[in-house]
Amino acid sequence: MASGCRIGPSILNSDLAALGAECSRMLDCGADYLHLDVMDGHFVPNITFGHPVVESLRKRLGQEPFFEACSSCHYTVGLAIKPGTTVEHLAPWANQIDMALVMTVEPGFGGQKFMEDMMPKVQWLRTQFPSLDIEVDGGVGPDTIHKCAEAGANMIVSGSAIMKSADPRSVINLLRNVCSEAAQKRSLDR
Ligand SMILES: O=C(CO)[C@@H](O)[C@H](O)COP(=O)(O)O
Ligand SMILES: [Fe+2]
Repeated sequence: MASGCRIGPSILNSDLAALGAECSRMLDCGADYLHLDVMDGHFVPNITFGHPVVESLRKRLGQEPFFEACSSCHYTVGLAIKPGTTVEHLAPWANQIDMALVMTVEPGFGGQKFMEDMMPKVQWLRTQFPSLDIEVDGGVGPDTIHKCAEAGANMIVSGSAIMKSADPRSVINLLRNVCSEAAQKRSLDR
């Protein structure tokens, strides 16, 4: 099985004027890693922040928090597919990467509707590559986590559902529990 269920809050919809504090708040609430959406206005229709901001966050938060996907290696490679890209495009690389990210919205903005029709991609990847870390990103929260978990995702990016909650810790715990239960069930079924 992939390396455990992990929750990475997306800070895209946080108070960007207080980004350092927002990241610390998420880590204090039990985030396993932080999902930082670097957007340059070319590949996606939005501009967020670039390497200098990520570097500043690293300085502020220290070496411990993961900004990437993998906890066991210094350099990690993830491949992401947008909704319009078929999973077959990613498949040839799946044995060489640390993580596959299946976007469940068109990348660009937080707060969009979860695309359930992306779940067959996750299912297919999980069946073909049982030990691959598979991440989902976009519209994932308490209402949609079951679909992601059942399909086989083990890395969960969640933005507004966590950021806008009065109790982010509970949301993070709920997402992790649902994901872990589904992973446990899968391993028993094998
Ligand atoms: O990459 C993106 C959007 O392009 C995401 O990381 C979103 O920022 C997640 O936010 P929610 O959809 O969970 O609100
Ligand atoms: Fe993202």
